[in-house]
Amino acid sequence: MNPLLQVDSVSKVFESGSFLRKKRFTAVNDVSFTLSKGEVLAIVGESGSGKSTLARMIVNLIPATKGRILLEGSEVGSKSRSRKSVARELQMIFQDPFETMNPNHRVHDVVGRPLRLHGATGDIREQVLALLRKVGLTPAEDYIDKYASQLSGGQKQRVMIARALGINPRVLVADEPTSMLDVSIGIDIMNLMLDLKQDYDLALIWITHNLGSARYMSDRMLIMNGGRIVESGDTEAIIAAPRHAYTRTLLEASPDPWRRQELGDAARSPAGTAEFPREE
Ligand SMILES: Nc1ncnc2c1ncn2[C@@H]1O[C@H](COP(=O)(O)OP(=O)(O)OP(=O)(O)O)[C@@H](O)[C@H]1O
Repeated sequence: MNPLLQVDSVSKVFESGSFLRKKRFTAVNDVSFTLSKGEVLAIVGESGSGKSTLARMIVNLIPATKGRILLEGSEVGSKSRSRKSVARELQMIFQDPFETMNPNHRVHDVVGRPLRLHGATGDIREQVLALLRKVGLTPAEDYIDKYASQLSGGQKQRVMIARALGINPRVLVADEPTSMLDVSIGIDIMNLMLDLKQDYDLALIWITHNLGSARYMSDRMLIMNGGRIVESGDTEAIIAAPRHAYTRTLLEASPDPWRRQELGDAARSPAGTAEFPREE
């Protein structure tokens, strides 16, 4: 049986400079992995390691220079697949909700537009309200007519998650969606995504520079450095016995053993409402 997603020897080379003095930079170098239905895979690496470039290729925002990305055996980005059909199955949540949401758009437009685009019929407003409830923006009636500029960072990120969920994707690629948020708000978003993954039977790619959040979220991890995967495997096994020197450096850079303590403290603070379903 085909895996849900198969990334097969994918590379991305960026070119810059003039015709005569062309510079080439390999941002992603021969990366391969698979993702199964219902799995959470973390891609972990420092800034510049190529995580976002890989994510953008997976959701077909940019083409790969080499290699193939297959969704249930069918190539993403091939001429026979339209961008729209890829978007229906592979959705991405970005790092900066302030950048990705136009401040002058209302919530019902942000969430409702892709629904219409993908052929939803019936009462779109009701469908948007249901999605807002799903992502914890309640009472949904208080949020649906707000402008993006009237929302906090965490609320914006929830709207972006509602927008992605509306078209029932199979795979959600989350590119550091909590890094711009306060720790406690970030934990709320992490717990929300784990709940939604369950409810919607999603596979999730969780991109982060933080091993603590990777451990909290994922079953399996890929560690990226300089565009390459330097280590991969079961999350707990890697944390217990990292094989690569770079992974050990990342672990040593964690503020405490796996940052969980810090996350836990934030969740217990008055500002935090997060719960830790996996902590017990
Ligand atoms: N359009 C582009 N043209 C040229 N180089 C690029 C382009 N996009 C990314 N790069 C380079 O590719 C490398 C990987 O960038 P990428 O954004 O994928 O890293 P990242 O691991 O996601 O980092 P961060 O966590 O800071 O977002 C970087 O050195 C970056 O400067």
